[in-house]
Order: sequence, then C-alpha cells, then structure tokens
Amino acid sequence: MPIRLTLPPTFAARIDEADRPQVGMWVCSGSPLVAEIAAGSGLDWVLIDGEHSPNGLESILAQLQAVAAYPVSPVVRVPYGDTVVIKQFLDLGVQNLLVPMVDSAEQAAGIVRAVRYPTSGVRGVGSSLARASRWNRVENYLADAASTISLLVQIESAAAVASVEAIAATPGVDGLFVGPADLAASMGHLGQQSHPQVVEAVLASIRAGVAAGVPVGVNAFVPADAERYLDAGASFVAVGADVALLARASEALADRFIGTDGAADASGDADSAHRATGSADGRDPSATGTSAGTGERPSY
Ligand SMILES: O=C(O)C(=O)C[C@H](O)[C@@H](O)CO
Repeated sequence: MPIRLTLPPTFAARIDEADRPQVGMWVCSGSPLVAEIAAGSGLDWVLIDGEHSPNGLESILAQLQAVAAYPVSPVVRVPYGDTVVIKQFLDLGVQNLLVPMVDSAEQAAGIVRAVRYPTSGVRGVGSSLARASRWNRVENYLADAASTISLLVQIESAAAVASVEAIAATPGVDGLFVGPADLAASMGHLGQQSHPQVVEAVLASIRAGVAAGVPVGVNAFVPADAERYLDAGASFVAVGADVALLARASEALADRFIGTDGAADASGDADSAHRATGSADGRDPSATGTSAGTGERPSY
C-alpha cells in the first residue's frame, strides 16, 4: 500500500492561525545546506528566491526537500509571473508562491488563473508526474489543490501602490508582500528604502491590506523599519538574507582581524587599522540592517 500523505498547511493559513507576526529571512544562495540552516534557526518562514538568485528548478527542489523536516513555511519567489513558470514551480511542490512585480488587479487575476486548474484557471494538469501531489499520494490533490497553495503578490511599484486596494481584493490573492527596494526605484529614490515617501507608500499598502482583511508582508532588513511596519499591522516580515548575513559577518571578521582601513593597507599595519576602524567596539557583526563593521555598505 502506498503511503497516503497530507500536505502541510499553507503560509497563509499559518499567518491566520498565528498569534503574532511571522518573521522570516531570504535564502538567496541556492544552497540546500544554507536553506536547512535557516530553516532550523527558529524563524517562522524562509523565502527562497528565484528572481535575483542563482536558482533553477533543481536547486529549488533540493532546498524544499532540505527544509521539509523543519517547522518553517517555505515561500518561493518565481522570476516573473508567467503561466508556464508558475506551473513548473507548483508541480515542483511549491505551496507558497510569491510573484514579483504585480502592478494591477488584472495582472493579479491572471496569476490566480495560472495557479488554479480549469475551469477556474489554466494550470496544466501533470499531478501524477509531479512532486506537488507526491506522485498522486496526496489524496484528492486535483480537487483540493487550490486549498494547498497560498499566493502572495509583490507590491513594488508606484503603479502597484495606486492599485493596491484592487489587487488586495482580487479573489485568490492570499497576501501582499511589499518590496521597498523596487518601490523606491520606481518612485525615483533608487537605493533609498527608508526615504519618507517610500515609507509612506509601504504604510499605505499595509493599511490597504489590513482594511481588505488580506495579510501584508514587507521586506525590511533595517530593524527600525521592520518594527515600524509591524506596528502598522504587517503580518509578516523578511528581516535578512543568507547572503547578506554572510557578506556582512565575513567583512566584520576581516575588519576585526586584518583591518580594512586604507592607510593600513598601504603600511601593512593591521593593528593600526583595528584601532582606526574601531572594529572591536562591540558592533554586532551579524547585523544586516546597519553597516556593522563595514563602513557604509547598504543592507539591501
Ligand atoms: O523590492 C524589494 O525590496 C524586493 O523585492 C526584495 C528584494 O528583491 C530584496 O531581496 C533585495 O533588496
């Protein structure tokens, strides 16, 4: 007798059931090992990135398998909201899908159709071949598929913020995730996620989601920004990324033990570099929301 399986609850269901906002981090390295480390961190969710990171179907599959034993919700971002790409990610067993760059309710409705089987949508039927249904070991997968998937769409342009009420009201959209980096760029503030106009646009999106009863998340590597958005009603936040943690922490090690001061480079006097940069001053080398140990490097 084959094993009969039940899929874990969706991220949207976990948000709904939780008595506090869900806190997570990006996994952008493409590494199953790193995904597993993040999954065991105590954070609530991990966000595996297929948009800006070196990830294809095979590496995402390996990361989903690596985190499956842990009590985290894996969310996976597709590179773009294409029907075929979405089908491939869903068939891989992605239950929590994040689609970037969704600017209108029409676009959101098209993405919902890509997620749903006919006659509500256009998802191709390959469940007997696919991990999504664990090769037909999940009972009634075809009939129940929609309830095993949560769809999050990214609000990350001025146009999306202008349409955020309509996007939030689109049936089948389970949550919004605000991307302040692209949002800032679209507002003419490239690289300034904490610009007051960008912050206001993020807050407006959170308010719209809360009013519509749709959970809103936000990317916020700067702790003060994360706290501000949580205070405003965000239901989930992404507060760091594996690659950023490693980059900043390794720089802090270099700063602490070698020194990164230009004068020291020229003189070879690492000790004077330590003194000049104050690298042993107690700054948290794991912090990603500041320039800890690295001068003025942005955290995003
Ligand atoms: O625009 C944003 O913010 C995001 O979509 C998140 C980014 O991709 C983030 O990973 C890096 O800034």
